[in-house]
Amino acid sequence: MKKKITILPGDGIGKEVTTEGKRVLQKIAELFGHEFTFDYAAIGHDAIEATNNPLPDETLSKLKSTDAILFGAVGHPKYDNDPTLKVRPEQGLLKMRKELGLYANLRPIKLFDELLHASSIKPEILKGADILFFRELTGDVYFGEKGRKNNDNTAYDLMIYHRYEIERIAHKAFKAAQSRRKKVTSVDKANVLESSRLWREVVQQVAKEYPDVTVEHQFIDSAAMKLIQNPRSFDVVLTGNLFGDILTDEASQIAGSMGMLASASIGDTVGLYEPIHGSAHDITGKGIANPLASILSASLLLDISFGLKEEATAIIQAVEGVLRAGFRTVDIADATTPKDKMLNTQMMGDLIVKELSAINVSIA
Ligand SMILES: NC(=O)c1ccc[n+]([C@@H]2O[C@H](COP(=O)([O-])OP(=O)(O)OC[C@H]3O[C@@H](n4cnc5c(N)ncnc54)[C@H](O)[C@@H]3O)[C@@H](O)[C@H]2O)c1
Ligand SMILES: CC(C)[C@H](C(=O)O)[C@@H](O)C(=O)O
Ligand SMILES: [Mg+2]
Repeated sequence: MKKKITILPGDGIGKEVTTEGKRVLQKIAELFGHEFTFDYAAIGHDAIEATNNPLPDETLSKLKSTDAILFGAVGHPKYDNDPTLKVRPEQGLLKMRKELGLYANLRPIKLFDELLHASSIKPEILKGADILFFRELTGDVYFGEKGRKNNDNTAYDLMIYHRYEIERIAHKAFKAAQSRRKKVTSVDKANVLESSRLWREVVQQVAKEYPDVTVEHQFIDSAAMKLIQNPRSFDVVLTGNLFGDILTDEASQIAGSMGMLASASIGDTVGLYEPIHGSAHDITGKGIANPLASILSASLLLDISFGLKEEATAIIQAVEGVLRAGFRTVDIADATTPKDKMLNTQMMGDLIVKELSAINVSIA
């Protein structure tokens, strides 16, 4: 298969982890006989420095003509520490999602058995947890009208949802549930928010078209509690942009670390694949970031955008193999991890690539 993949490393550890994600894609191409070509584009802080625009036109036009996108992360302490700056790296990410119509963000919470002890949650609570989040990605308070008034003494962000926005992501979530454990938990704040009442009303209507799927509705506050209390009670979780952002960072603790969670953003056009984590200023440049979220995002890319199931599975098996052999980056290590199995970012990439070759030989 011949495909073009655009890499957007972005800022901080985004650059470090996408290097490994790309190497894994190159290895897959070599092992399975595909021709993947790669190009790069700027986004975030670096793009602001070069063009004063976090999503330059050149980047956007590249993205509109590529077959899939592997994105790292954006964000820089300069902006986090100065809320008065008007041009900000995260605007590039949000504009990209909107311009490309990427309204559905799939965030699988996959707990590798080998990492049962890496989490701060008790293993007996975690074992068997397997959740697929559908986070709405181009609506909500993120994209509602925002501004300041009263001489800068008041600020507002409008939380807004349109019926069609809820319908289209609800259909995606229910369809996914049909091939899983047939349960959708819709999360909202319908006891307080009008936009959540529309959300619940529309989800109830869509649910009627999927009689084989059980639907339940939870309020965001209680869902945040139940996610940790009993993660196995969730199958597909359907929620809005803001609630989904928060709940999935929380859910990363089910998988052991932020460095383990991949995501796929899909919609009308090209698919974008990215870790759920950010640019992680606290560890940038140290070479210790866990690249598995980017590598697992590459697996989602092959599966969802290119339909390459065997190749996507090979990556997951390689991750399992490396974890089973006891290798860890610092974020997923525990007291029992021996020193010689502690890996930096590049070493983890190396081992996954090596493991892939072994798996491919055994498939052949
Ligand atoms: N998609 C994105 O581009 C995205 C997502 C979240 C945050 N951000 C941006 O990133 C910056 C930092 O935000 P934050 O610190 O709140 O969130 P973060 O996700 O960058 O980091 C949260 C914590 O998780 C750790 N962590 C994250 N990824 C890791 C990995 N791969 N391996 C090991 N540890 C990892 C970090 O060291 C940190 O302690 C901000 O500027 C924020 O706006 C961007
Ligand atoms: C950086 C930020 C705009 C982004 C979001 O809130 O969507 C991030 O937290 C994420 O989860 O991808
Ligand atoms: Mg987030």
